Formats: sequence, structure tokens, C-alpha cells
Amino acid sequence: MAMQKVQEKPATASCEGEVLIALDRVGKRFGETEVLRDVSLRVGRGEFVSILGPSGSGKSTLFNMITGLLPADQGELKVNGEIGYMQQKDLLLPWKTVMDNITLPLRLKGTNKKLARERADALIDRVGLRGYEDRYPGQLSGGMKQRASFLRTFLASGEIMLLDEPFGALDSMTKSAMQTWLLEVQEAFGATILFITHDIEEAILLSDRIYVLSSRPGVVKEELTVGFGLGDKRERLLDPQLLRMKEAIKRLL
Ligand SMILES: Nc1ncnc2c1ncn2[C@@H]1O[C@H](COP(=O)(O)OP(=O)(O)OP(=O)(O)O)[C@@H](O)[C@H]1O
Repeated sequence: MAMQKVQEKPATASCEGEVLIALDRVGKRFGETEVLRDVSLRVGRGEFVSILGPSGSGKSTLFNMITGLLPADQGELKVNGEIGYMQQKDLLLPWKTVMDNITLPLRLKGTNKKLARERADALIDRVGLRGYEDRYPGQLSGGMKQRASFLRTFLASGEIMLLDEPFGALDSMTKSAMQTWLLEVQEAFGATILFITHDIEEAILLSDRIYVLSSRPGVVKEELTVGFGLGDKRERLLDPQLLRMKEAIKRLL
């Protein structure tokens, strides 16, 4: 039944404005295992789009294809802009300072040290790490490490950020603070974000649109626009529509 629905969907999923990521009927197998089937999605400039799906539904595989780390077996995949990829683990190098970690991708791209530091310095207040530039990752809290990792990704990313469950390992209070922080920086930086999560509430709270993936194979079961709490997404937490949407998504998974 689910497949029927996907087949009926137009290949061009909805999004307004300039499209930065476009997938049309993308498929992927690992040997005998079909991991993704017929995945079509769009991400427009300045949008916050989430991919919500259970473990094993192919979310990270999708990101690996979007970044070009893995080829797609089927379908079309277009990316219009430079991508920064923040993986599940923060992957900060423990022997480098916060500043050296943050500026590493810029340095690898050939930016000189002074300029890379100036660029990081201009944003360090925004991520709440002023005064921690010379510390080492082991001296930071989980939330601080995620913020350092986020800034590193942002500086290197140009226009598009792919965030793979960035808050998955955090305790619920830190997670909630980080979600608020992410919404603030997205607004301030005007970033385009494609976000992976298996937390339904997190997806509803943060996103403009959500693609709900089923598992084995990963198929887009539904594309949802979060049409409430548009002025201030944090107010969604208090909105009765949140619960209704959460229940509707649970029924899809
Ligand atoms: N390189 C690979 N070779 C073989 N199988 C793979 C490879 N990468 C992923 N898989 C398989 O593909 C499926 C999807 O994995 P993927 O990591 O994309 O899922 P996910 O939705 O991101 O899961 P999680 O939420 O647990 O991170 C899994 O069954 C996984 O074992």
C-alpha cells in the first residue's frame, strides 16, 4: 500500500524558491539489501528540512549520497551549492584546541591561518564559545562540543548544512537548549539545513518540512509541511497541533 502512495506522488516534491538539493526517485542497494527506494525530495534555500525515520531506514546513506561519498544506484541527484556535513559524532580532534578544530576544514581548503581564525572569531560569540578557544575538546561539555562542531561545519559549508542527528547523544535539557540555539543561529545565518533525526518531536519543532521515511527499504511515506508556530518555532512546544502531528507521524512509522 505504501509503495502505491509513493508511486502516485509527483517526482518533484514541493518546495518554494531556489532549490539547493533535488533528489528524484533515488535508489540504493548494498548487495542484496535494498536500502532506499524511489526517494524524491527537495530542499530550498533557507529551508529547514528534516528526514525522520527509524534506525536503518537509510538516512545516513542518503546523506552520504548527497555529499558524494557514495554513488546513487538509481535516479537523479542534484546539489546546487557547497555542502558541510556534520556527522553523528562530533569528531573533534582531541589533541587540537577548539580554535584549531573549528578552523581545520578552512585550513585544509587552503585558507591561511590568520584569515581562518578571523572568520571563526567573528562567529565564536554566536556559538557561546568565547573564552574557550584555547581549550581542548576533552575540557568541554557535550553541548559545547556540538556547538564547536556546528561552527566548524558552518564555516566550511558555504550554503548547505547536513546535520546527522547532531543532538542524539545529548541529555534532554542540553538537547532542548541546543534546539533553541540552532533555531536562533539558523535565523541569524540564514542557513539551509537538512537534518536527520528519529525524534518525532524534534523534527516537528525545528522543521519547515519533514520527509517521513519508512524502513527496509527506506521509502518516503509522507512529506509534511509544519504549518503552525511559524513566527517562533519554539512556541510549537505549547501548541496542541504538535501532539496531533506527532500522533499522525507515529501512525506512519
Ligand atoms: N557500506 C555499507 N555496506 C553495507 N550495508 C550498509 C552500508 N552502509 C549502510 N548499510 C546498511 O544500510 C542500512 C541503512 O543504514 P543507514 O546508516 O543509512 O541507516 P540510518 O537510517 O541512518 O540508521 P541510524 O538511525 O541507526 O543511524 C542498514 O541496514 C545498514 O546496515
